[in-house]
Amino acid sequence: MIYALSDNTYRAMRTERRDQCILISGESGAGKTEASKKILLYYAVTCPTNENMAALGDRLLQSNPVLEAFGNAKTLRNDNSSRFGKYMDVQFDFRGAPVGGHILNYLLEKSRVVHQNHGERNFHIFYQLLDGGDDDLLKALDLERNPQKYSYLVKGNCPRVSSISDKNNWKVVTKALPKLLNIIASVLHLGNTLFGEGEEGEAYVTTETQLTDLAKLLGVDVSALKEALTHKKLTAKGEEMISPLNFEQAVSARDALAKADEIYHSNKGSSVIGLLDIYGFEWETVKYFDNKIICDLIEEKHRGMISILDEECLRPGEACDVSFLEKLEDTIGGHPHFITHKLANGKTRRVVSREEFRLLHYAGEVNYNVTGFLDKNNDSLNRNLKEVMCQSDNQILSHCFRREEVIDQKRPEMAATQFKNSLMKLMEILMSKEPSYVRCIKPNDAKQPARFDEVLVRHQVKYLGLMENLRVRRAGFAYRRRFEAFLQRYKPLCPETWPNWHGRLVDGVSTLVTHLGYKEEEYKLGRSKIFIRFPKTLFNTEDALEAKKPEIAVILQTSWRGYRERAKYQRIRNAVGPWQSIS
Ligand SMILES: Nc1ncnc2c1ncn2[C@@H]1O[C@H](COP(=O)(O)OP(=O)(O)OP(=O)(O)O)[C@@H](O)[C@H]1O
Repeated sequence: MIYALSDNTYRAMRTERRDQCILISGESGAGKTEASKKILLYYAVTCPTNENMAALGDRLLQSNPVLEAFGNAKTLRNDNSSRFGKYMDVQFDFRGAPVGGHILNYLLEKSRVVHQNHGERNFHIFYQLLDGGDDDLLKALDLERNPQKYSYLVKGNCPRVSSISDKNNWKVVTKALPKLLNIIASVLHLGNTLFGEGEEGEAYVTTETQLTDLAKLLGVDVSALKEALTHKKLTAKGEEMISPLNFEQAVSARDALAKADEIYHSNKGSSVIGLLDIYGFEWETVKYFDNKIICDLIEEKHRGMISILDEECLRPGEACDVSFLEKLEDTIGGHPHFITHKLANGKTRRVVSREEFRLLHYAGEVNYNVTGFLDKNNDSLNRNLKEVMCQSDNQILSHCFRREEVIDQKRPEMAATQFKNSLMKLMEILMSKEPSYVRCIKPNDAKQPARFDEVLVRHQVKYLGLMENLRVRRAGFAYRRRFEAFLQRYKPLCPETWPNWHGRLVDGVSTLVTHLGYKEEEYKLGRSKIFIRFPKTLFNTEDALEAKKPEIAVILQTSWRGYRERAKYQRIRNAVGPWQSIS
C-alpha cells in the first residue's frame, strides 16, 4: 500500500505537474516514521537517476539516524518516539529525477532537554555520547560515562532499555557530526551549572570550574558567559542597562540556553513531493467535523488560550500556573467547550481536578493539567546570553545565534507562539500541494510484533475519521480534479479542446467529457472541479489518452519539423533579401 501510494503520488506530480504532499498521521508508535522511510526508499530505488541521485537518496535516508539521535527519545509509548514534526521534501527535475531535498523540523519538544516524565528519557544523543564515546573523547569533553551523574538525564528515572543500543547508534551518528560534539557536551555541563543567591537576592555561579569547561566547549569568553548567565540586558529609552538576575531567573536563563533550537536549510527544485510526519495532525477529519471553534479557542489573537498563556508569562508580578488557570476562567469561562473544576457542575467537577481544565474536542473530552505550563512556555533567551553565543568560535553555534538575533523582537516569542507560527508556515506549504494520506494504525500497546488489540484498533479507526471518510468516498465520487488539471491532461482527446481551449474552463471540461461520451450519472461539475463517480470511467479515459499518445507525438513532430523548416527558409530569405532589391 505504501509503495502504491508513493507511486501514485509520483505519477500525479509528473502528469499533472502539480506539487504533491503525503500526510502521515497516527498515534505515537503507530509507524509514521517507518512509513516515511519506506516512501523515501521507494523513490531512491525507482526514480530515474542522475549524477545527484545516489548522493541524494543516501543523504535523505542517512540523515535519519542523526535526526533521530537529536529529535527522538524513549517515551512510555514508543522507545524511539519522534519528539518533533518532520516535513521532508524531495525535489525532482523535469525528467522526474530527484535533484534535491530538504528537511524542516517542527515543534521540537524542547522542554524534554531539561525535564522528562517518569519512565522516559532525554533525547537519545546524550546517552549515545556517554555510552558510545571512547575514553579519550569523554575526557576531552570533561564528561563521565555514567548518565546518572547528569541531572538532565535522571529526571525520568528510566532503567536501561534493551531495545536501544546507544553504543551502536553512536557509531552511526558520529560519522556525521564531529562538529556537533562540543554542543552536546556543553548542554550537559549547562545542566550542572549551579547558582547561589547573594545578599540582595542576586544570582551567582557556584560551579566555577564547570563554567570554565563550558566556556571552552562553547568557544566563548568565560567572564562574558558568567555575566550573561546571571544578568540581563535591557534597553530603556535608548540606553542599555545591565541588571542582575535572581536565582529563579538565572536557572531559567540557563535552561533556555540548553533548549535553544537548530536551523534548517532550503533550496529550490522544479516539482516537489513533500512528506509530513506529524502527530495528531488531522486534515480530512477537520472537513467533516468543524473544528474551528476549538482552534479559535486555542489560538485566536489576544483572546485565545495561547495569547493568555503568553500574557501570563510576560506580565510583571507573581504569575504561576494557578494564576494562568484563573485568567483562563475569567477570559474564556463562558465558552461551551471549556470547563474547569470551578466552572463545572457537581458530576463533572469530580472528574476535573483543581489544577486541570477540560476541552470538549470533537473526538472526546480531554483534561489538561496546567502544572508546568508556564515553565514550558517560557523559552525566551536573555539578549546578552544571545550576544555571548554570537561571539562563539564554534561556527555552528555562532551561526544559529546570529540567526536568532536577526529575528529577535522587542517582545520575546514564547514556546506556544513558536508552535503556532511553525504550524502556520506548515499550512502554507501544504495548501499549495495536492494531498495524499497515510494513516498508521497502532496494533498494540505492548510494542510487540504480530499482535492486534481489537479494541485499540477500533478506537483509532473511529477517531481518525476513517469510517466517515470511507462512507463519503463510497457515497460520493471516486475521483476529483481541478478543471485546469483535467483539461490540461485530457485535452488531446477532443478536437475542440486541442491544442488549446480559449473559453471558460468549465465549458472546456463539459465539451471534453461530452465528446468522450460520459453519461450524466457518471460525473458532476462543481465550481472548480470535476467529480467522477466510478474509477472505471477514469481508467477508460486514461486508456484513451495512452492510445492517443503516438498520434500526438506524430502531430508534435510534424509541427516541430514544419516550424524548423519554415524558420530555416525565413533565414535564407532574409539573407538573400538585399540581392533581390538590388536586382
Ligand atoms: N511497518 C512496520 N513493520 C514492523 N515494525 C514496525 C513497522 N512500523 C513501525 N514498526 C515498529 O514500531 C516502532 C515505532 O514506529 P515509529 O517510530 O515509526 O512510530 P511513529 O508513529 O513515528 O511514532 P512517534 O509518533 O512516537 O514518533 C518502530 O521502531 C518499529 O519497531
